[in-house]
Amino acid sequence: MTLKIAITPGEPAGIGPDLVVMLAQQSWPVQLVVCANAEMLKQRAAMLKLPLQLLPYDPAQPAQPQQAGTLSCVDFSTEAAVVAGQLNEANGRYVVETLHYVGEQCMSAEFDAIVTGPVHKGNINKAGIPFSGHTEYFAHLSNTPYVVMMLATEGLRVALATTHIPLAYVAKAITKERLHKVISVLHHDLQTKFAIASPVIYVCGLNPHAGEDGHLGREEIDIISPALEELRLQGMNLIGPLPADTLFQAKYLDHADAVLAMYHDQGLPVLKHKGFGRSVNISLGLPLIRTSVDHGTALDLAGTGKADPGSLFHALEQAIYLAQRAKLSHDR
Ligand SMILES: NC(=O)c1ccc[n+]([C@@H]2O[C@H](COP(=O)([O-])OP(=O)(O)OC[C@H]3O[C@@H](n4cnc5c(N)ncnc54)[C@H](O)[C@@H]3O)[C@@H](O)[C@H]2O)c1
Ligand SMILES: N[C@H](C(=O)O)[C@H](O)COP(=O)(O)O
Repeated sequence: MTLKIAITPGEPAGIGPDLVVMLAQQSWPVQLVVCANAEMLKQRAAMLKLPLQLLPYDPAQPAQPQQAGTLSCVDFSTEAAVVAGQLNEANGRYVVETLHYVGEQCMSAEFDAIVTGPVHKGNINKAGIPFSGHTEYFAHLSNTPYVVMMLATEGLRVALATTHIPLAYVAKAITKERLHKVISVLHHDLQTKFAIASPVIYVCGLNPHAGEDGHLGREEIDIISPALEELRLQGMNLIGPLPADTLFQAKYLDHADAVLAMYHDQGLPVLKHKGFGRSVNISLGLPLIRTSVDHGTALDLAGTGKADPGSLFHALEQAIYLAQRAKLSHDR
């Protein structure tokens, strides 16, 4: 059976629409349903001098593999005309409407997975909609209390114990309960989504040198180590807490199926240094499959044809793989 994958290009003034047009230049074994403003996509294709035919999406029709140069499309109205490279907060609501639609449709099994392009979080907030990221948005939409953001590139997976919160709040957010939930989701999804029977998870400390025996912070002694100890009793293979700057040495990573970083910028710079443009952001623990690009809106490149579509291709390929796996295990 042919899968249906929903794609949101994200911020219309950014490179998301360009990348989706580039994606459409080859055929795919799945139906690609882009959920965005159709006129804006056509304009962007014209700017890039690339062919694009948008076929109105009809849920009543059986899914068909996508032919090169075409995309199925659910058309959404923007509030204001889109100018490549120029943010307009009037279009913040439009971006969230596309996310709401694909989230609902994926939960009702109309779509098999969602691939998201980059949004501009600031612009959505300026539109009066509190928004910290897709990960939290889909968690909220699906009533998921603990979602896990994981980015993956060849040879490295990095998951985060906390996502988009100010650094000043991170230490308070690292609780035993959070670590239990996050590590359980990560462990479970490495087994079910990535077929790793007994995942080895390396866990970073929070403080420099993982607290240096309590002299540089006590979270490792009071919270992280006890949480890991309890989870090890459940049979999980957890190494740490280790100082992050030690853990990210290659000799440790060679043995890790995933690294758990305590906060966004502890883990993601390393991942992006290793694989920017070839990495995928994967939401774990949601009742839907969602992958995304590893970069932002790159307003400076919108409409120029210079944006690299590599991460979006990886995100789509990863979503197809995960959706096929889910289908197989469901049909079994
Ligand atoms: N998945 C997402 O929705 C996502 C991810 C990260 C950042 N963002 C958002 O993006 C906005 C801008 O963030 P930023 O400026 O820090 O990062 P950015 O990734 O947009 O840009 C940083 C630099 O990388 C370049 N770049 C980014 N993607 C590229 C690509 N595909 N090909 C070639 N060059 C590329 C840009 O031109 C720029 O020079 C922020 O609002 C942020 O929240 C969204
Ligand atoms: N830090 C994330 C990344 O680099 O991919 C980015 O903010 C996206 O987060 P969401 O997928 O939650 O929007």
